[in-house]
Amino acid sequence: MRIVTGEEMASIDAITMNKVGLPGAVLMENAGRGIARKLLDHYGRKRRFFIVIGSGNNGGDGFVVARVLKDEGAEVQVFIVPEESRYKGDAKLHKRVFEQSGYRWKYWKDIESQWPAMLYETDIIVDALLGTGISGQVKEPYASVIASINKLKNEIVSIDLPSGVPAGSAELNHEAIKADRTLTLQWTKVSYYLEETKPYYGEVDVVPIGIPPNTLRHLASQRYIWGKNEVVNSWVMSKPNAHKGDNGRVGIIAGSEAMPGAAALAGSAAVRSGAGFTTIATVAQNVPVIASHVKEAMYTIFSEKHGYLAPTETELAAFMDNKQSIAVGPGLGRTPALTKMVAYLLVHFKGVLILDADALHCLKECGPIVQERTAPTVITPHPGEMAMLIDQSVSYVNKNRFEVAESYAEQYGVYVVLKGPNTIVAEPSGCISVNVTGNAGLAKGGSGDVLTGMVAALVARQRIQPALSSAVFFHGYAADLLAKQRHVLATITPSDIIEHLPEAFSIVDDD
Ligand SMILES: NC(=O)C1=CN([C@@H]2O[C@H](COP(=O)(O)OP(=O)(O)OC[C@H]3O[C@@H](n4cnc5c(N)ncnc54)[C@H](OP(=O)(O)O)[C@@H]3O)[C@@H](O)[C@H]2O)[C@@H](O)CC1
Ligand SMILES: Nc1ncnc2c1ncn2[C@@H]1O[C@H](COP(=O)(O)OP(=O)(O)O)[C@@H](O)[C@H]1O
Ligand SMILES: [K+]
Repeated sequence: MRIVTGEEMASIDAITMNKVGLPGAVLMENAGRGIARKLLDHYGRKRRFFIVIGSGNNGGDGFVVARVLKDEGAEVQVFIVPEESRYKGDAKLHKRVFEQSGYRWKYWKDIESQWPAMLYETDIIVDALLGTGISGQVKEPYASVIASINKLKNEIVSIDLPSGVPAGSAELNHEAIKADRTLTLQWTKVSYYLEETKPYYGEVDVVPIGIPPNTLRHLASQRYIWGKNEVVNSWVMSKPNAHKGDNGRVGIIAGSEAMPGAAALAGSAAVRSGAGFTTIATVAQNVPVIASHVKEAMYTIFSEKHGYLAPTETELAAFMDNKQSIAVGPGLGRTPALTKMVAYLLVHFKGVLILDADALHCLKECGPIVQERTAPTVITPHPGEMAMLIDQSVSYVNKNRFEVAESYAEQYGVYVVLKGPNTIVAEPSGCISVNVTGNAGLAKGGSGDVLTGMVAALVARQRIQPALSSAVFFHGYAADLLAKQRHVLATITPSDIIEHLPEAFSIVDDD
């Protein structure tokens, strides 16, 4: 499933009309019919529908929805916001079809003052005011109409996207509809995955409108959702006669004297995610503690300074030997020795190198070596770490997640796993996948360490992009399974996530 901006959607609409030959009015009929079907399935015919219609094609969809609902016997009232003369193109055509079917509309401005009194609590408001075509701040009279609708307690269903919300960005400093449900057309829009605009959408359902999938080849961008189907279809099963060497040799460099837990979580997650051999490199005094939690791992003791790792080049070279992947960072602390270690690994390690947590802070100094590295490099920043890497604020990162992840991946030739709700995986090629699993139960120290261990295990034996996206999927999916059992998200711990990985992984049953 693709994720598009308003401009991309308009260009695909135009290609469908002009090159494929499917008229816009047919797309609008498909859109309106699909939405009316969903409304009837969800709310039934007994509820009253109040449809509020704007001047563009989103309003045109509204006329089709109104006609189909009326044809089906539902009680529907239709209010238009602009002067009648403003309608043009497909919206004008469908307004005429609505009227010639014997149905009537009223001007919003004529009923504005009586509007709240006309509604029962059970009535549904359908928002067909503005769609992907808005530009700039919402102007009057739309701003006032949106404000009045938002004051009501009724259920609001938006067509395509909540009116006023931009499709491709989180730039929102004006009034926008706060929908309970959005029936989005054909593909989800970028703003649904951004922290600031997502809450406006409510629950989202996709309504196909008949655009042929091969029109997508005209889009330069490659953004898509990595869901259950993608995980299952890309998964490479272990061979029945596999030996442990086939399942990947994974190295985890983690844990300082004060933070042994990070190494235990990452190591344990790697083992549970199917790594054939997991070796944890840490300070000597941590080994008994960590080993009591991760019995299956092997241990390498690195030299240390004041309780922080400070390995020699010889120790690093020996550790790298034979490994398909190495993750470095969890619980290490920011020391000059860490920067040296990261620089050494970037230059000499030929497998997949995963940089997380404290190791990310070395990247600013190591930028040129990262660019020169030919083996794959993965970075797993949360928004704060990403902000540090690009010298921007966290709010900038959250508003521009797609652009930030994509441009860093392209500039440095790395795979960026930008964490947070709807974690993004950006490839050096510019291709982006978005995760839809996970919940606030993951917002706890240690969840990131678990993900790092999972990533290290999966990249050691699967192709890199599916491995990253699927690791993120399973991490969130385990949290979702737990949320269903526990209901209280606050009680979910990173250790619980590790315990629930077998249940999460069962969707790619090896039998
Ligand atoms: N055939 C197709 O293409 C299909 C498109 N489809 C549907 O069309 C939608 C996109 O349609 P669109 O491009 O007409 O834009 P849309 O959002 O309805 O309204 C734009 C109008 O709003 C106004 N306006 C603009 N900015 C404003 C502002 N800041 N503040 C206030 N008003 C503002 C401006 O009107 P004006 O002021 O010029 O009268 C402008 O003309 C899309 O979301 C989907 O629902 C589907 O039916 C499938 C087939
Ligand atoms: N509200 C949320 N919804 C979904 N996933 C979340 C949420 N909050 C945190 N996460 C996930 O939890 C993990 C937290 O990682 P991170 O911030 O690095 O934590 P830490 O380093 O403390 O272990 C990330 O994978 C992130 O995507
Ligand atoms: K809308």
